[in-house]
Amino acid sequence: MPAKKVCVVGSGNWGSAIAKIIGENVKASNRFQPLVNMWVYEENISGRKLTEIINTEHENVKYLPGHKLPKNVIAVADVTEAVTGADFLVFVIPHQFIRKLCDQMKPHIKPGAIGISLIKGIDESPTGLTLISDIIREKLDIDISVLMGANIASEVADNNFCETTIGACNERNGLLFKELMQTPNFRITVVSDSNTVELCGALKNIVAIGAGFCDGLGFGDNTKAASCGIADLITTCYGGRNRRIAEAFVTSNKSIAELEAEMLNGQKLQGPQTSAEVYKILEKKSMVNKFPLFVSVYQVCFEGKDVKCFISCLQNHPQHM
Ligand SMILES: NC(=O)c1ccc[n+]([C@@H]2O[C@H](COP(=O)([O-])OP(=O)(O)OC[C@H]3O[C@@H](n4cnc5c(N)ncnc54)[C@H](O)[C@@H]3O)[C@@H](O)[C@H]2O)c1
Ligand SMILES: O=P(O)(O)OC[C@H](O)CO
Repeated sequence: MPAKKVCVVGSGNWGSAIAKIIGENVKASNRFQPLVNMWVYEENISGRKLTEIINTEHENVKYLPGHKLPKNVIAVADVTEAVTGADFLVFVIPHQFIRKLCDQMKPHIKPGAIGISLIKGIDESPTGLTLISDIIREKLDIDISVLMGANIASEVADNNFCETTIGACNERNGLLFKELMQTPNFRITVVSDSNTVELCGALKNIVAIGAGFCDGLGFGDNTKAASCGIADLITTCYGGRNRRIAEAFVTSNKSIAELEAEMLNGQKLQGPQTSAEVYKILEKKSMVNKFPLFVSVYQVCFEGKDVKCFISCLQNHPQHM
């Protein structure tokens, strides 16, 4: 097999952390080309271009400060240049930007290229819910796997042990991406049920907002755990950005948008927007009453509902009736 060329489409907190892993892994394997393009949404940082900073200092000083990227990770501002010739495409951007970016990339995708989405989110469509992987598949006409797990980017970049799951309709492609991204401390399981993997990764962000509300309101661990489940939920409800901002929302009198801008330095929350997309779908399907957690997170984030009512929404869960 000729050496495969890899492009990481995205360079935020998670994008940079996964580029660090991929850069190291391709150096150690002759199955991949030694240079990895990383598409960067260009920004000006104190008078310098972010791409220039990354390519000279090998650090994404805005989105993953304090971690050196391997020198073979090349920041590229033009997405069409970044993806040209790539055999493996790793999508890792906030989900609200995916449609536009795919449209820009489309004429430049190499025939036979395959992709993997690390994006946690969903989109809402006239027929209901659309997975981000479906958007990429439809727009670019490529096979697409997903990778989701309890993976807070800074901890992965610190090389702390964690696990993650690749959901792959095409097992062979899932295994190729495992080879690209697995390390001794980033352990990957490949499963065939890609849709479930992706949905869990997306929906946990709404639950994390609920967990942050619980913390901000001063409730104890039992209350918070009432909305918590397995690995990624636990991680996101203790260590994630969604939880942190939601707690600050309760204690600060500022809006979620203000807090996102103040506290995240350009990083993007996925929970509030996902709650809005899920809410629209539930409304269309007359299922609003069946999902009080998702609905109350949406109402607090977007309809001005007092967060102090959050627990009373949960007290009326249909399962409790
Ligand atoms: N950060 C984590 O710990 C983590 C872990 C697992 C999964 N994820 C998921 O990974 C995905 C990407 O998140 P992230 O943490 O890498 O990003 P981020 O939230 O840290 O950064 C936001 C990114 O969006 C880019 N951006 C801003 N405006 C843009 C525009 N108009 N068009 C395109 N890009 C624009 C910024 O340059 C930046 O790279 C999300 O779906 C997130 O849920 C994040
Ligand atoms: O920081 P959050 O809340 O976006 O969560 C990050 C990861 O998804 C946790 O697995």
